[in-house]
Amino acid sequence: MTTVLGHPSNSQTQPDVAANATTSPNPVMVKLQGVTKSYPNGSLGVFDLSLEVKRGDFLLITGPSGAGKSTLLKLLYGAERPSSGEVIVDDLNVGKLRGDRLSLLRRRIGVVFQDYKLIPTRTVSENIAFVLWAQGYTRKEIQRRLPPTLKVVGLQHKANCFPDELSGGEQQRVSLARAIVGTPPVLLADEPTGNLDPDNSRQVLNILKKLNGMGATVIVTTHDEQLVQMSRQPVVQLREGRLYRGF
Ligand SMILES: Nc1ncnc2c1ncn2[C@@H]1O[C@H](COP(=O)(O)OP(=O)(O)OP(=O)(O)O)[C@@H](O)[C@H]1O
Repeated sequence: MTTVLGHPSNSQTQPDVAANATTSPNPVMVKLQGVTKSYPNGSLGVFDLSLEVKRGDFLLITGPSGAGKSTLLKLLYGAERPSSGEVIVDDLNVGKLRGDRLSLLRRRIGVVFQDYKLIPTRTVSENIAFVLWAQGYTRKEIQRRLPPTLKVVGLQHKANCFPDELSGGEQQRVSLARAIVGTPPVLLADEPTGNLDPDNSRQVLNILKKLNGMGATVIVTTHDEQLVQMSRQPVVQLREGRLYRGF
């Protein structure tokens, strides 16, 4: 099955965040063609999955536990390789990339995890800056990028706090900031509201939508029915590794 999603009008452009969003004339940002992933222990992650996501789209992927949502995202950022089929992101065949070429692709993909994965001994600013530092950005460029990124996630006033001084929602917003500070054209979020109450979930959703409005292609997995209802974005469902359009 191939699911081709429509292209919402994202005419607003804002500086900095998602500034890399339009570098290729190809309107398709993510394409999976007949992708199966089976793990060495025989578990099936996804099966014969085909999907296209256009540049600037916002897609929700829902489905029960074990349906293959995380596997799908891992295939997109190259943390897993397909057993068969092709995974194309931003015109690159992810399953075939190795070493530096895979690292370069990963710079073009921001990833947000349910459990935040922040460095506990670093401040908010340092957690965000670390990504840029690891990618070889100059100190000046890091300092240029931090304030607008903190602003997008509403955490200017928490820049010098440590993760354990923040609420769960704030920690998730730091992890969002870290994912977007390098202005990736693709943003993947794996259950970003899984540990959050409805208010914080709404805030995270609004930030994701804002980034999408700035041009980023956003793919979010979620169990959260309320989030799906609130988002008013296209939804596909995974069940037992297979993809279904909507519910
Ligand atoms: N590293 C792995 N080794 C073996 N099997 C795995 C591995 N990762 C995932 N699986 C299996 O692949 C299937 C899909 O798992 P996946 O984590 O993608 O589902 P999910 O929809 O993200 O679930 P959840 O919502 O609980 O996080 C499951 O049967 C799972 O047990």
